[in-house]
Amino acid sequence: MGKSVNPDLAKARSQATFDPANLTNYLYGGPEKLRRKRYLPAFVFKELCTEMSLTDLCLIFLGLLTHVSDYLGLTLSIENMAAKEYKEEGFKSTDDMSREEAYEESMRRAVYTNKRVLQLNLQDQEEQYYFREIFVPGANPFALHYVMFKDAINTQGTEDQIQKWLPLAETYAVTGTYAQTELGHGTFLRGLETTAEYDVQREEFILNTPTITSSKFWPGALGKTANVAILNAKLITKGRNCGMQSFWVPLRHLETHQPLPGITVGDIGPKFGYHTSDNGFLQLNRVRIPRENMLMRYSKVLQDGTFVPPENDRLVYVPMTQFRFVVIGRSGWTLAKAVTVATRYSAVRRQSEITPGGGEVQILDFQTQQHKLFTQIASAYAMIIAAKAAKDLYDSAFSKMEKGNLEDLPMLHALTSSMKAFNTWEMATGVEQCRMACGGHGYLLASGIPQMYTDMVSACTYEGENTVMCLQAARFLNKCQEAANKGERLPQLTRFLQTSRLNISSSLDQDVDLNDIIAAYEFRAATVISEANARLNAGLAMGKSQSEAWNYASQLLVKAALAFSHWFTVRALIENMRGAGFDNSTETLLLQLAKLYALDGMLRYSGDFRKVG
Ligand SMILES: CC/C=C\C/C=C\C/C=C\C/C=C/C(=O)SCCNC(=O)CCNC(=O)[C@H](O)C(C)(C)COP(=O)(O)OP(=O)(O)OC[C@H]1O[C@@H](n2cnc3c(N)ncnc32)[C@H](O)[C@@H]1OP(=O)(O)O
Ligand SMILES: Cc1cc2nc3c(=O)[nH]c(=O)nc-3n(C[C@H](O)[C@H](O)[C@H](O)COP(=O)(O)OP(=O)(O)OC[C@H]3O[C@@H](n4cnc5c(N)ncnc54)[C@H](O)[C@@H]3O)c2cc1C
Repeated sequence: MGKSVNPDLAKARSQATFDPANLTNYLYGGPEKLRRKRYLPAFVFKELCTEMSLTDLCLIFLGLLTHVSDYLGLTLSIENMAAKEYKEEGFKSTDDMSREEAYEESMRRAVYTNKRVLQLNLQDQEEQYYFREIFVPGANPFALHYVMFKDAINTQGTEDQIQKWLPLAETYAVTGTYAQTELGHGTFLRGLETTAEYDVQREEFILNTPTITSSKFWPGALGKTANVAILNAKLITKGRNCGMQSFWVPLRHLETHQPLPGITVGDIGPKFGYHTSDNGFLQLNRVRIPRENMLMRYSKVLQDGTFVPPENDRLVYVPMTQFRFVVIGRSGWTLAKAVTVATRYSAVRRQSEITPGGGEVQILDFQTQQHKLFTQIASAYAMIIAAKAAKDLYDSAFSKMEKGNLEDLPMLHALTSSMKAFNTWEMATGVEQCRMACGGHGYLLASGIPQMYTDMVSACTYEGENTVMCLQAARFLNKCQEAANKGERLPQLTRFLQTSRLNISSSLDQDVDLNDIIAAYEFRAATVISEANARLNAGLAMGKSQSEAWNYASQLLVKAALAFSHWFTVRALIENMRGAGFDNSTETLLLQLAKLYALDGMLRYSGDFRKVG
């Protein structure tokens, strides 16, 4: 029996001027991917939530075979076992639980999904993510394992190390974390104090956190879950500091899960959000690991202690760059979830009258409510689509890097840094706007929005604090501006610094031309970047050192990075909406949404746009 839908919601949906399926297919990468995304949780929920005879299971299994047989290697006996095991315990909301209970419940669900992903032989990363998200909606205790731990092995390990360690991670023979941040340092990596001193006699590294501030602090899963870390430490060999390197460090006994000798590890305590992630601390008291435990894809330590440096010492940062891309995309989807909740609520919530005596209206009828929500719908689309555009750039650059061509690394770092800051800040303000648009009920945990905020707003801090990331991007943009000042050739992504002109044909009383919108954002970015460069040079002209002048110009440099990201987002949104092959009614609507996003941005940053005319 179909669920009964609220009549106001049904009416609102019936007024759509486009077919939602067109958009859903576009957002999820096509009908087949969408079908898989929907089929998996539905299948598992059906298996879990109803008493099923073996006949039922066979019918479903056969049903699956016609749809998704290309990847489901189901074996009914295992399915039955998983179903029974989980059904008896069932789902419990963590909202009313203590942190300990919530962690245990999330761990129970995560272990269940890990098992199911293996049983279903789900290879596709996206499908794994969709599947997990259904069962572990909050912070997943294995999050670091799924993302940074495995990415670090894949990108920093030699082929032999990947062969040896990745299967352990894929089968959960080990559970990992990525331990870099220390109590005293998160941003300034050159300030990390943990040491890895090479003992040439025994061909081992001696790992040590010599001070309280060198304690690893914050890594997810360190508190309870992980038994191995990819740990970043200052390599010292032959008496020389060779900078930050990555090491495979066993933390806990694989059977007893007790900390190994020399290891002090635990949970850092309650946080603003992310309650079911056990972020932890770690102290190492001269812990020995074999030389082979240093991840040696790019840099090496030979048996005699000789350090072989990497071709580029920034390659050790690749796992962070990779994860910033994950954050860029997830920010858009988080806002999409929050604005979906708020918009549906606004269709069914009747409050106050527009016409006295006319009866209470759906709050979606208030123009102020539409402004709150439609701008966030547009922002969610913009962020999701810009993340796809950035990922395309990343994939092409990364494939070059894998062949040893590192020319795009600076552009990639700048793009991921600025877009991670832009998207997470936009997501944070957008989710909060959605919560407030739901009045008191938005403040209930049951609305789902508070946890979306408290969990995801940490993305403004982790993986590179946003201001710092903007300044990183500004290094690249400023270099490009200096090159533009000298008439030199620029990277493709920043050639607009030399070509952007303000020749807007639209006038305010006509429907604005989309090309004019892109040109306006491009010109605004070029102007702000040029202004930041001018302020930096003014600082130098005042006799300041390069670093003092950089600090003197840093507020404008942050603005330059954000203006660059805003331009990249508007351009990606408009170009992808025009080129996506939608039917006329859908394309018309999406271009209207793109205009709303761009014009709202001009209003919010009207100072910049007025200043550049
Ligand atoms: C959405 C979430 C989904 C699921 C949840 C999943 C997981 C759970 C949640 C959280 C996990 C969080 C994990 C973490 O937070 S891991 C730790 C992250 N830490 C950081 O990001 C540290 C940030 N700091 C830095 O990256 C560096 O210290 C910084 C870049 C700020 C400074 O570097 P440095 O000290 O070397 O000085 P600079 O002179 O500024 O840079 C030198 C040079 O190197 C270039 N550079 C720097 N970084 C990179 C990079 N990543 N890639 C490429 N190039 C890089 C930089 O541009 C300079 O070059 P140049 O300008 O040519 O001189
Ligand atoms: C939920 C969560 C999960 C995390 N998970 C992990 C993990 O799994 N593994 C891991 O290794 N780490 C993890 N971290 C740590 C995270 O990476 C750091 O918190 C982050 O890198 C910021 O560093 P910090 O905390 O030292 O902040 P700081 O750098 O001390 O920032 C404080 C202020 O100083 C300013 N500042 C710092 N440097 C500069 C500069 N050069 N110019 C201008 N302003 C500056 C910043 O803008 C900010 O306003 C996590 C953090 C959180 C919150």
